[in-house]
Amino acid sequence: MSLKLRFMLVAAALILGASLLAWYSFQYMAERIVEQWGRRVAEVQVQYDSARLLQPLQREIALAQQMANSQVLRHWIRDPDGPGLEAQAFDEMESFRRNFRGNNYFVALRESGGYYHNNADNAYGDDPFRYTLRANRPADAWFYQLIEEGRDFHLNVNPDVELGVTKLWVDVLIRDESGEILGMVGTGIDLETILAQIVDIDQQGITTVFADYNGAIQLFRDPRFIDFASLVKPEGQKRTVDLLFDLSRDGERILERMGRMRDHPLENPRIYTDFVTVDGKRHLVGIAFLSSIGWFEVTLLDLDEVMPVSSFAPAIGMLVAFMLVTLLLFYWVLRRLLLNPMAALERAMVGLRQGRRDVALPRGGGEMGGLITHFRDMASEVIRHTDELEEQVKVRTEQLEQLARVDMLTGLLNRRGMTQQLEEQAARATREGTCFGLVWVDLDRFKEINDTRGHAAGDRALCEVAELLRTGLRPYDHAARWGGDEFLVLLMPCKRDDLIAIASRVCDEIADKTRAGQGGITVSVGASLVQPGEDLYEALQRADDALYRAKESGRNRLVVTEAE
Ligand SMILES: Nc1nc2c(ncn2[C@@H]2O[C@H](COP(=O)(O)OP(=O)(O)OP(=O)(O)O)[C@@H](O)[C@H]2O)c(=O)[nH]1
Repeated sequence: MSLKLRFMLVAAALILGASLLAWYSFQYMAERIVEQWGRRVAEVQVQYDSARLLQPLQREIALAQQMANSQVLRHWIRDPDGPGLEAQAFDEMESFRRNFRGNNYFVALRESGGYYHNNADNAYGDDPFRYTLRANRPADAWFYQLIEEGRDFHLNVNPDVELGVTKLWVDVLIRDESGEILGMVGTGIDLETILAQIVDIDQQGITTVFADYNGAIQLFRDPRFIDFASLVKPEGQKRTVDLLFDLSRDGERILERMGRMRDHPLENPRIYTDFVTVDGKRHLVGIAFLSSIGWFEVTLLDLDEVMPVSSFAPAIGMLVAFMLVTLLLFYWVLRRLLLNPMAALERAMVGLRQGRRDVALPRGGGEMGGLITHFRDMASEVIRHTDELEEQVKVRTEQLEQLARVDMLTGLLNRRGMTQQLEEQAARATREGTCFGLVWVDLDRFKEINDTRGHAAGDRALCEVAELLRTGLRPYDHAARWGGDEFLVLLMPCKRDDLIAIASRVCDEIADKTRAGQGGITVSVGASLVQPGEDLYEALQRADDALYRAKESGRNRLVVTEAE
């Protein structure tokens, strides 16, 4: 695998690893940020949601309390048949009705059970008496329960069976100066209006819930969850806020915390936040106990909606893009400074190995530049050595070729060298139309020299003859030891007279100079003149035949033959 490809793979792995790391770090940080900010948002949202209900309600409660403290009403309740008292009381009720937000009121009397009510349409202005409450009637249980509990103020979401309306009722007890409960007054706010204006407002990802002091749901956008007439329901049958959570442990924890907030308001933070699971999604719940109305405000924040982690995606996208650009830049720099010079260096090495001398090398600085410079020096050194080596090989080859053509003992051409000369000169003679001479020289009874004087003496005799041939010939003639005690002389160019003269001289000189009479050497010589274009080997044979005849006719003599 090439370095470039490996680097690409490593870079890709790095990008992937870094991206994953960045993604998980981002997820972790985003969740921490969402959690911290979510808690702040939940606290603010709880205050906001609480204020939305408290603002209109507190006015209604204050009005209802004023109405409960009305002396006119008290007089009438104490003396229902007192002259003019009922009319005054009805006027008083009417004036409060006009001030209440829902333009309605109710007055319920403990002693008579009389229930008085007029609505926004003023349907019962003339006679507000509606019906008589009865302690054994389930629909009236709320009244008797509140009286029994003796709570001066209570909010109650309850359908009024007699009136056929479901309202959020503000109930305030009427007491006389001694504290004895005379009855109850209050007003009702239409549930649908309050849900639409306060609870089910269009806040994406935010759910507002109001629960009473037991945790029973009183206001919620889905009326099926509302625990109507919660007051008179036994414990365990109430629809409490834990119904909203997926996990029972969330519900238990939240209800337990709500109880502590209610019972020990000073020991607990005013707003409690926690994480719960609702509809399979992680939500942040914020809870406040609204001591002025004895209710809890519960706000649920769907974190994926309110603070979606995906909103951080552009940031992570930019981070990843930045990393990619950095890595690409790094790759580009690395390619320019390292990979490209290395590739060029590799090409140069391959070129050098293939014997090219014109290898182009890049320029560069730093370590890479140093490496290239060293390689350039090394390359020229290698080229120089190669040239030297090639020169040496050439010389040695020539020497070897020379040696291959020379007889080791005598230093004359050997048979191979002479064959080459013969062929070259024969061709030349043919070309130039000149004759040349061939002279065979064979030592007479050489075997005897070997046998009687030893092989070394034989060698010396051969060398002696060779030396005489070398010195006795013209510079442009060639002598060779053809094999054993047989020599061949090539006379080039040559005429018949020259042939006879030189061959005779060779024959005589050898006999003279080796003192043939005193154990010296004689030679038999066969010579032949070769005509231009004549077959070389036939000419050689002819000369050899002449030598044979010289041997036959007594040795130590010259026989010359002519071409027929
Ligand atoms: N010392 C020596 N002897 C050699 C060499 N090469 C061949 N001989 C011997 O040379 C002799 C050649 O003998 P021949 O040519 O057969 O015969 P001759 O004794 O020369 O007799 P004629 O040629 O008939 O006169 C042989 O005994 C070879 O062993 C060599 O390099 N050195």
